[in-house]
Amino acid sequence: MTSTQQEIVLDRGNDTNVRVNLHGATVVSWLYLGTELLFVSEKAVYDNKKAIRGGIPVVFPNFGPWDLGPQHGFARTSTWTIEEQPSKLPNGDVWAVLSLEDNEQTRKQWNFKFQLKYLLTLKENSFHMDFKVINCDDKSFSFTCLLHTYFGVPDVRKCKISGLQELTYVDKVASGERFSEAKEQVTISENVDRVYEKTPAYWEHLVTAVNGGYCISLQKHNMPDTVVWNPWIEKAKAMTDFGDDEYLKMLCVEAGYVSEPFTLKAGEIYEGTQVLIALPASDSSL
Ligand SMILES: O=P(O)(O)OC[C@H]1O[C@H](O)[C@H](O)[C@@H](O)[C@@H]1O
Repeated sequence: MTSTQQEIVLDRGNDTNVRVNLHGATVVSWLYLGTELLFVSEKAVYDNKKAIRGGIPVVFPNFGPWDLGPQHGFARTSTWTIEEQPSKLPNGDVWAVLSLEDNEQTRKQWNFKFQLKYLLTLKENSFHMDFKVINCDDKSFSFTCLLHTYFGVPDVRKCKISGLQELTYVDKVASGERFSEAKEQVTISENVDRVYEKTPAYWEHLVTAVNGGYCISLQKHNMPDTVVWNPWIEKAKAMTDFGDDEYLKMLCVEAGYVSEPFTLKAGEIYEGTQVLIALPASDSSL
């Protein structure tokens, strides 16, 4: 690695690759057979200070506003280390590992010794994220975490999200009121900012009408909450790193551990996974 290396690329060939910016370990592209499946704003800022607006930023150790530091924590604005450069398995899958550990900056905000390990594996039609938190301290700590996935969509009004029915959600647009989801398929036609709580340990959401007509199966383990977010018109205009009309082109469905903090004892490891699978357009009616 040279000191200027800014990203890693997991390349399977066949116009299928994943690019990850070391700033925040932000996955900034998943190109599948030539179709970009993630959204990154045209106004995203790459100054190695601000979080990158789009892709899959890593939220840790705090989801949302934080008394001790910036909103969504420091992981998305820290420079991660390449633990294992991308390498290809005999079956063609490509994997890499990024890591982040406590340093002077992180300890000023959150005074714990920790290590994050982020194993990324690009398979033929799926992308696997395995997120580990290791408590290297001699005391317990608590955190929340989330993989803040922005899907790229041609028109968010046409997308449907399944796997939410009957879950309780905190509606951040309605001052944090709680509701039970009645719909089998959730659609977006206004500002939506909801934390759906406590899905089963292994769970799947289908997100239809993603770029290229693909339906994405989002499968997760040990990330029991799912955030659904679209800023819609007014909030889009208020964001300096987001185009006024880009709210139509993105949909965030975010797997994480956020409705309650996860407490990790000294020496223990938390592991959560998210797998995104690109299903052919013909499955989009699922
Ligand atoms: O603007 P950011 O700090 O990147 O946050 C973007 C969004 O992230 C999550 O989806 C939260 O639920 C939203 O409340 C927040 O607006």
